[in-house]
Amino acid sequence: MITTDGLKKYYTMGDVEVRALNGVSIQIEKGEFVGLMGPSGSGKSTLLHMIGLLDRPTSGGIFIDDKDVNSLSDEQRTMFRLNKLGYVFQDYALIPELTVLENVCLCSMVRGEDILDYTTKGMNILNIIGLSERTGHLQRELSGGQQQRVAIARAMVSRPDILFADEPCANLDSVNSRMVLDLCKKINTEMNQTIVMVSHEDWHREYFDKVIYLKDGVVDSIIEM
Ligand SMILES: Nc1ncnc2c1ncn2[C@@H]1O[C@H](COP(=O)(O)OP(=O)(O)OP(=O)(O)O)[C@@H](O)[C@H]1O
Repeated sequence: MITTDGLKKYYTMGDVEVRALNGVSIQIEKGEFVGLMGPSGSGKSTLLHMIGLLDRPTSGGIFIDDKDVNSLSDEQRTMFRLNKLGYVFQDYALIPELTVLENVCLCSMVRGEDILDYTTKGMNILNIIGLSERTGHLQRELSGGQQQRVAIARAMVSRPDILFADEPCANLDSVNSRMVLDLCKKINTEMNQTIVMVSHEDWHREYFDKVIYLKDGVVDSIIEM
């Protein structure tokens, strides 16, 4: 589903060149729950941003469903992201003035879709995610774990082909982290959802089908769990 070929991302900071990715070739299959792991600064978030089309590489290929996504224009990449990809970040990025249901449906609301259609879709995903009794709550009335689950619901409502998660448990205690990971595992197995997650917690490995370890911008090892 995702293939990279010799992917490089170099940043220039004044006179210094930072080689965040230095030739990464990986494959991620449909339906896999993949962990990107490795020490701080090894390039995990950079790799997620490249394959999630949030940034462009310096060189190397990225193919999603055999499509050469590097060759897409900025506008085509935006459409590709909107139609096929979902994202969850560590800071939830919910809008505090909106209810849970409104946050989940925000994209559909902005697009001017039919209110009955998107409300039904929003309720369905909140049911799956176990927050159907919280639809009218505001962000401040939810725990950190619940806020992250709303963010997952918002990412999942459009049924993306791939869900990208960058350290979604970074701000959560172990109980809430487990709830979020259990949820990700559930949507991975029950909805055959492909998930790529950056993590630096060793115990998260038990949730992944495959772990890609990075070190100094290259693949150190790939372990099928
Ligand atoms: N926008 C940027 N400009 C310059 N250097 C950057 C930029 N983004 C990342 N880097 C550098 O690239 C390297 C890889 O960073 P990245 O954030 O991908 O690592 P990481 O493995 O996700 O780290 P962490 O676990 O600490 O989040 C680091 O040396 C980082 O300082």
